[in-house]
Amino acid sequence: MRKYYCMNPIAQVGLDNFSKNYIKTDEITEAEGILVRSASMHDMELPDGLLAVARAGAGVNNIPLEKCAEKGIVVFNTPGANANGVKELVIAGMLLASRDVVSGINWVKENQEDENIAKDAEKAKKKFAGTEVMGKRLGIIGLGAIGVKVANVARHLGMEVLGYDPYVSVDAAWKLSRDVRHVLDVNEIYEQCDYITIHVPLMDSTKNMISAEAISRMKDGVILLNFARDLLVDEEAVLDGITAGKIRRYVSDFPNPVTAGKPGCIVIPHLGASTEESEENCAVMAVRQLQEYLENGNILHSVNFPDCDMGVCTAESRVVIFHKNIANMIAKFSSVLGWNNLNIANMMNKSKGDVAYTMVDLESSVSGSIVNQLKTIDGVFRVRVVK
Ligand SMILES: NC(=O)C1=CN([C@@H]2O[C@H](COP(=O)(O)OP(=O)(O)OC[C@H]3O[C@@H](n4cnc5c(N)ncnc54)[C@H](O)[C@@H]3O)[C@@H](O)[C@H]2O)C=CC1
Ligand SMILES: O=C(O)C(=O)COP(=O)(O)O
Repeated sequence: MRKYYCMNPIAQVGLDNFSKNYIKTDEITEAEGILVRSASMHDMELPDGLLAVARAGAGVNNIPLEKCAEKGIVVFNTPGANANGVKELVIAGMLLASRDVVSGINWVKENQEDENIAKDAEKAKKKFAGTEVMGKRLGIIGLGAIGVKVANVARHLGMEVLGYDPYVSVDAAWKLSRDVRHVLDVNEIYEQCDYITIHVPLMDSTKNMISAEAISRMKDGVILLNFARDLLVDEEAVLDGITAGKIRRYVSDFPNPVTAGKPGCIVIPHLGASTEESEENCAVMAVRQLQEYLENGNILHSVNFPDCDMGVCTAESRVVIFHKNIANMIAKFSSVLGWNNLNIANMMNKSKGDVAYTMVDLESSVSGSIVNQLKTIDGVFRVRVVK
């Protein structure tokens, strides 16, 4: 029986994809697989028997990716599975920032005992008047699963759309409306747009990318939307920008003491992916990827190892090796197997950055001693007998 542990509640529809050989455990040290959403794994000890972590969602800044790679723990995410949920909330955020719906609703609540509320509302409403999005210019930073969807909807709302993404994938480019202007310098977005929305992952290279300097370049009265991660934005500089009238509104999906309850900030409690559909899509994808890896050693949508798929093993055994992406590793593996008289039926090697993954199907079974010989090769992180 294989055991998995859930660090956050995971949609049952997804968990139902596990075959009857799987059981949920409350004891993390027993788990071969972990399912997680936003819970932080940075300070936890990774159990020795842990083989994989599946993030039911997109952002993996809550997971120690390098530490996992060095231990041969595969980390998956579920690209695009919650993108529609986020897109819809970004559009809602854009409208909430344009029309003062939030203050208007609060006014109604505050005046609920007023018998003349209908008449008084007609007088009060001028305080809550807003602007329309049609004809305005929207800048999108990050044209991935979410950015592309936001861009395409914004075009349908009659907005002019500028997109910036130096690493845009071919797949994303295919999906992007041809009316979106692809800019090569992010400053064009800062300097020309009425609305700016950011959809990049949080990494060392993107932390604080919306800096005080970036804000200083923006148009007066800009509306800034952040449904990606709070640390991407210098939020103290945002508050200064709001006070100075530079920023009209800051919409964020990430409450923290800097922005919660502050004038000009519309802060949502991280609801971007909290829809039935997104939660189910992510859970189904995460469980399928995890199960495929645990059973066959095949990797799809990993963020710390290369994708690698040899299908179902029809040979006698399958061994997978996690190792550094350095010269001569395959030669060393085949020498060990050759000395031990093991014939390779099929093999595959893929690399990603500094790490690599080798799958080997063999015509006879592998002993513990052979596994140990493979493990002692310099540069090997982990050896796993899948079959
Ligand atoms: N609020 C919420 O509930 C959710 C938030 N997110 C956040 O949104 C982020 C984006 O999600 P997806 O679109 O699904 O990811 P994605 O991986 O499909 O797209 C990210 C895009 O950012 C681009 N990028 C990376 N560095 C960049 C840079 N320096 N400048 C411009 N573009 C850059 C990449 O090339 C890629 O196209 C996630 O990493 C996560 O942090 C994602 C899902 C839900
Ligand atoms: O997928 C992401 O990156 C998200 O931010 C969604 O987070 P959640 O799964 O709702 O905790």
